[in-house]
Amino acid sequence: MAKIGIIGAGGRMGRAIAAAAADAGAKVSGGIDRPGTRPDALGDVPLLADAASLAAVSDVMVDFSSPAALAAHLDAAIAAGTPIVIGTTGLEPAHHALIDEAAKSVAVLQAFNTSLGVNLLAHLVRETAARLGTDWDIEIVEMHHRHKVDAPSGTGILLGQAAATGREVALADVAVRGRDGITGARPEGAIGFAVLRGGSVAGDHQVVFAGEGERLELGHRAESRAIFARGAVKAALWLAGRAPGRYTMNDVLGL
Ligand SMILES: NC(=O)C1=CN([C@@H]2O[C@H](COP(=O)(O)OP(=O)(O)OC[C@H]3O[C@@H](n4cnc5c(N)ncnc54)[C@H](OP(=O)(O)O)[C@@H]3O)[C@@H](O)[C@H]2O)C=CC1
Ligand SMILES: O=C(O)C1=N[C@H](C(=O)O)C[C@H](O)C1
Repeated sequence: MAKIGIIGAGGRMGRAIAAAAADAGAKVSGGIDRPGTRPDALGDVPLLADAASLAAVSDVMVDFSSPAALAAHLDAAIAAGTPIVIGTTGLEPAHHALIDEAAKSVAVLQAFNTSLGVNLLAHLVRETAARLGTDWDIEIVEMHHRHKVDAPSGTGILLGQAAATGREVALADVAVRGRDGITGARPEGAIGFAVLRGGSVAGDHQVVFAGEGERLELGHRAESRAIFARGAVKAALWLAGRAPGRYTMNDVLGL
């Protein structure tokens, strides 16, 4: 079975992925965190010096760390020819451009959410948005634990993109990312985002289609981050040995 290298090994997701890999009988080649911040090992996972060292000993890497480090991680994947799963959120258009470029020479799977439920939900949201007119207002509500540093969540954006695709519009043209003060009435066709942070919530997402006199709500609740970790391991094992290209969880899950 493919050896998995974990970028962000000491983080909440890194540790969950090591546990999920063990449950799946997959081998973890090692991990990295921010350079200079960790001891030699985390349990059974040896910590290496940098992404290049990790890529050299791995058949595939999973990156759940920080957008700031993405470029270095992609460079290491390209140099070693080691496929990489990117689960990090908070990505800007420039990061997506880097991923597109890297995918010309190595297999890259980028997923804002690696769970089966959320990826199926995205299909349902796209289909619903396509069938309902713009007189149905779309609002996306998400809640996460108090430690989360980016907003809206990557999954919220994924669901917003699904809704925008269903309506055949660009999300950037219709997104309303937060409201405060005298905002004026809601523009028809807007896709709104509302963000809650607190406690230990693993990840709740709700897409509300609000019509005149009725509301349709589609949602997903992660009961623990184990679902993301299982999906990440599944994606890594699927990606190892693949030809260069940019892949998604839809490819892995056959959705
Ligand atoms: N796609 C999905 O399904 C999911 C995605 N996520 C995303 O994964 C990311 C991580 O989440 P989470 O584990 O909760 O966050 P944590 O803060 O717990 O972990 C982040 C890890 O990344 C490490 N890190 C930070 N900067 C670098 C760097 N420059 N090089 C290498 N490692 C680095 C941190 O190391 P140090 O401690 O030394 O700073 C830490 O180990 C977030 O973007 C989150 O939104 C989370 C859950 C599911
Ligand atoms: O930071 C998290 O925890 C999560 N981040 C991802 C996101 O931003 O969508 C996925 C999941 O919701 C948990």
